[in-house]
Amino acid sequence: MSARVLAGPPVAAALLADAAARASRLPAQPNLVIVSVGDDPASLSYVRGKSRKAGEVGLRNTVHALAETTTQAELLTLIDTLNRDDDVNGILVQLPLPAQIAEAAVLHAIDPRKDVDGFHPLNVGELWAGRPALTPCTPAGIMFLLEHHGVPVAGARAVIVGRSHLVGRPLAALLLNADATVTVAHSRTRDLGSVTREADILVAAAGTPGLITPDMVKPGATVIDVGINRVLKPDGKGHLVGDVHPDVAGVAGALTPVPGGVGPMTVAQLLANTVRAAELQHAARADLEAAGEFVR
Ligand SMILES: NC(=O)C1=CN([C@@H]2O[C@H](COP(=O)(O)OP(=O)(O)OC[C@H]3O[C@@H](n4cnc5c(N)ncnc54)[C@H](OP(=O)(O)O)[C@@H]3O)[C@@H](O)[C@H]2O)C=CC1
Ligand SMILES: Nc1nc(=O)c2c([nH]1)NC[C@@H]1CN(c3ccc(C(=O)N[C@@H](CCC(=O)O)C(=O)O)cc3)C=[N+]21
Repeated sequence: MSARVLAGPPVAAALLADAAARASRLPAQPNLVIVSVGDDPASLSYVRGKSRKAGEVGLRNTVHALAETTTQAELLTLIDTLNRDDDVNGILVQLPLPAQIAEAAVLHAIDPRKDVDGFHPLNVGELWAGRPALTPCTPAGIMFLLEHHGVPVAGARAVIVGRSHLVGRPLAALLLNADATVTVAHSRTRDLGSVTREADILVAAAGTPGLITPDMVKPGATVIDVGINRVLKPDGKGHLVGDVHPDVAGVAGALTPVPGGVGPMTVAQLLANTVRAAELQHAARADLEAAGEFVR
């Protein structure tokens, strides 16, 4: 028996169609600004992918590709300008940032209402309080994928391998909010296999190719492979592989491929978050105008 393949692109298309329809009901097309710093080819390629997809669904978008030597002060000045611009609905600063820039300072500076990554502490706090507003793209995309494929989450045992602010932690909050029993494992976890074997839903987000082997998976489990690792195969070409060993397909009940699994969901969710941010901003402005009339 081979695991059911949970393909990302068709589900991403459904999410994008909904986002595009909602965008068309707004007074102006939502506007996303993506900021990248430095010339890491992988980062620049993700940024181009996000921008291309935004264009495809009709969202306005701008990419600011800043030099590797950009200072923290320069980046904060740009963010301040974008925060003040009412025509900008979403701001994404691509991670990681070069060493001279403190990530936390930058993530704190983004207006939480424009924080389409959901990384601002206000949005992180709301997420853990069970009142999510703008939620991180990869975790939110994974939840949409599970729901779309009818994978039961409430009551399920979920194990996440990885505790980053980008993936592991926010996904733990979303799964908990959806009534799963959640365990978060990491590099200091003792006997990882004994933990992962408990999982009905196993999420691998470690960045280690082949980390999850068949003996670590409960037969029939749903396995979500978040890992994106570029490896050189014997044919001498670079390939994209996940954190899940290919043989896991013989044990799992369902499995997301890499590429073509979680990655496209991340991009679709970013654009859905941009539309959501624009909706919230327009609603807030309409409320203010209504209050203004009342005052006059
Ligand atoms: N598909 C997509 O859309 C996305 C994919 N990614 C990919 O997902 C992967 C994870 O990304 P990210 O969360 O940013 O990575 P980080 O490097 O920030 O975090 C990795 C986490 O995995 C843990 N870990 C690493 N190795 C092991 C191991 N051998 N056993 C157990 N735990 C381990 C680390 O533990 P510790 O905390 O103890 O160091 C850490 O918590 C990467 O491959 C990345 O490219 C990321 C974002 C989006
Ligand atoms: N502020 C910020 N927000 C992020 O969401 C963010 C980030 N920084 N830094 C880097 C990670 C990584 N990430 C991916 C997005 C899309 C694919 C994706 O589309 N992957 C395709 C393959 C793409 C390819 O072929 O290279 C797939 O899996 O099918 C992968 C990874 C978002 N991240």
